[in-house]
Amino acid sequence: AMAESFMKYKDKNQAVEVRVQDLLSRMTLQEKIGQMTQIDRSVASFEVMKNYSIGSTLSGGESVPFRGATARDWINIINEFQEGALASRLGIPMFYGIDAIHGNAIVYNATVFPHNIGLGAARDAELIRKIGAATALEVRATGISYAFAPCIAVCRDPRWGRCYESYSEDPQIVQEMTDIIYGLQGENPIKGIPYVGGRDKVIACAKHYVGDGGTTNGIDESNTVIDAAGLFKIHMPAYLDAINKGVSTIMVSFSSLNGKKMHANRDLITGYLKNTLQFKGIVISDWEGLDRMTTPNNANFTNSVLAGIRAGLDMVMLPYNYTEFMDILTNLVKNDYVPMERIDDAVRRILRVKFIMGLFENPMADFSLINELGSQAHRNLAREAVRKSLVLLKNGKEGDSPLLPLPKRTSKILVAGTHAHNLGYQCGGWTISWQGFLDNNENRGTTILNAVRSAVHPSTEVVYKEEPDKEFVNSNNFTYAIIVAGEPSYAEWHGDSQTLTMTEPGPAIISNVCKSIKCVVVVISGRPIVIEPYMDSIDALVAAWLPGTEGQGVTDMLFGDYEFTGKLPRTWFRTVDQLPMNVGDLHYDPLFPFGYGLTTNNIRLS
Ligand SMILES: O=[N+]([O-])c1ccc(O[C@@H]2O[C@@H](CO)[C@H](O)[C@H](S[C@@H]3O[C@H](CO)[C@@H](O)[C@H](O)[C@H]3O)[C@@H]2O)cc1
Repeated sequence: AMAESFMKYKDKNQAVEVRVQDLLSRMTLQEKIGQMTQIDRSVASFEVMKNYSIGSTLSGGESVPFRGATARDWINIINEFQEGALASRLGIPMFYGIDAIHGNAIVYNATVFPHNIGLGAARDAELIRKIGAATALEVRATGISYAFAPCIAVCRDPRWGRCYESYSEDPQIVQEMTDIIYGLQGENPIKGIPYVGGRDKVIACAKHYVGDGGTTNGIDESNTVIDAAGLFKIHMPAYLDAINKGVSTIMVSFSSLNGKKMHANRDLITGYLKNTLQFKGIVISDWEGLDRMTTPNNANFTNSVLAGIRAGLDMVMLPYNYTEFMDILTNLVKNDYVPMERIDDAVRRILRVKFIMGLFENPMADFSLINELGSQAHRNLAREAVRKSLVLLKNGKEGDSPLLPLPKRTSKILVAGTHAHNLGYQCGGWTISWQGFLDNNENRGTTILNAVRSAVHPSTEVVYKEEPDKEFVNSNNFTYAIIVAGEPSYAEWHGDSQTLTMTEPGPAIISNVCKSIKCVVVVISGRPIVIEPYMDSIDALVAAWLPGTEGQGVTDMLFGDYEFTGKLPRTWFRTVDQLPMNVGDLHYDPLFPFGYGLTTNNIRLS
């Protein structure tokens, strides 16, 4: 008992800062650097965690233990790593991170919510808090306690492959959507101080600091050229909200700001974030963020480590070369290139979050939350989010009566298009795996076709033909057609596009069908895409973004069970050569402006 009480850091009745200081004072340099190290699960093990006192492990976008791993599988694997951490000399528990950016979507059978662009169209802070809370439960259901979310990028050019991870081109909408942090972490009792409220809440991560959404021509990981006024008006505001709401970690961007790599930007990381804004949580690098400081990657790792740590990085998402990192940083400290107080600042922040979240008291995951994964309650919430995310852009040609809401009871209807029956496409990237998945048996969910089948009256015949030609359309007397088209799934630079065209043969399908019968086109995309050439032949047009597993949210709107409320969170361009073009620009000639949205009787929502 004496030994226990003497070790203040183990006493949960001690103040957090007392526990932090007590534990820090006991740590060797190697243990401190171990805490600053985050490794991918593929290189983690009981032994590695024990021997190196590793601070954190993660799943990168590709890193699932095996296809179809269940919540129990995840828990058993992660608990093994935790046992290793607890077996280290000081027994400092680790936390495990994953990209739960639209639900815990890399995990099989998780509820997949609409991607951020759809939530930006919904503009509903209460809804997004609930989504955060549901996501926290589905993350904890798998034994994970850290979500690399929310991305608070302000995407200023839809040619960026990560534009769907951004709530809006308007910084104010992004600021409002930081309320998801209250759902993920719980509401912080003291404004501006990091907080994680217990075992059904997770550490959140505001990312990617700063200006990730402003790169030239939307090229991923490249350079954002902007003056201080523009930076603080567009890309910085949501970080102040996130810090105020208690976000516990901030991830630094791969991109550069006016030619300087953000991972080496001491003025903005230490000077502004830590000293001016008094951020008290963890600044974490992005994946191989140090390696990617140089061209080619890892060209001068020692220098990258020196630049990153001196800039103010507290934890490094290596994720593989941890011994190289630890050796280099140890030598940099021993040779006075990196002062010990920089190391202590980093470790203090890491320990602070671990004590605040109760990790020392509850390091092991249990099976109590496994039924939260993909629960019906969460799927209902996701379906509501889909409904609120849809934006009605056209309903009836000039002089025609509105086409929507569609009648559920009629003789025969056509469902067509590349995206009508493809769960992978409707979930988008960061689902099951990094780039998303392609067909319908990789996860549990409802495609739009299946949603139509369950929405219509039993007497209505639903005919599905992915790519109907004119003869097919004219040889059936369909009352109307639902065409679902858009983009393939993508993530990061794989989604960078200079053309933003609809996946073939979407345009041909629209032409074959809409020139013969009444058609509503539902666009599944991570951003606005080229649509103007088809506008004249389309009767009704709905932007559905990347709705996720609950496709019934789309049919709820098409058949009029609910009224449209969604509004464009970003400008819908006419042609790509107008880009970048954002609300407020001097030259602003969009097909549909920022904020545009109709109700079914063609009343404008804003
Ligand atoms: O095939 N290759 O050789 C290869 C190489 C590099 C890759 O790069 C890697 O691919 C992804 C999947 O492994 C990783 O997740 C990251 S992305 C980064 O990861 C964080 C954690 O997942 C997220 O929170 C951030 O928001 C995101 O910017 C990296 O870009 C992928 C494949």
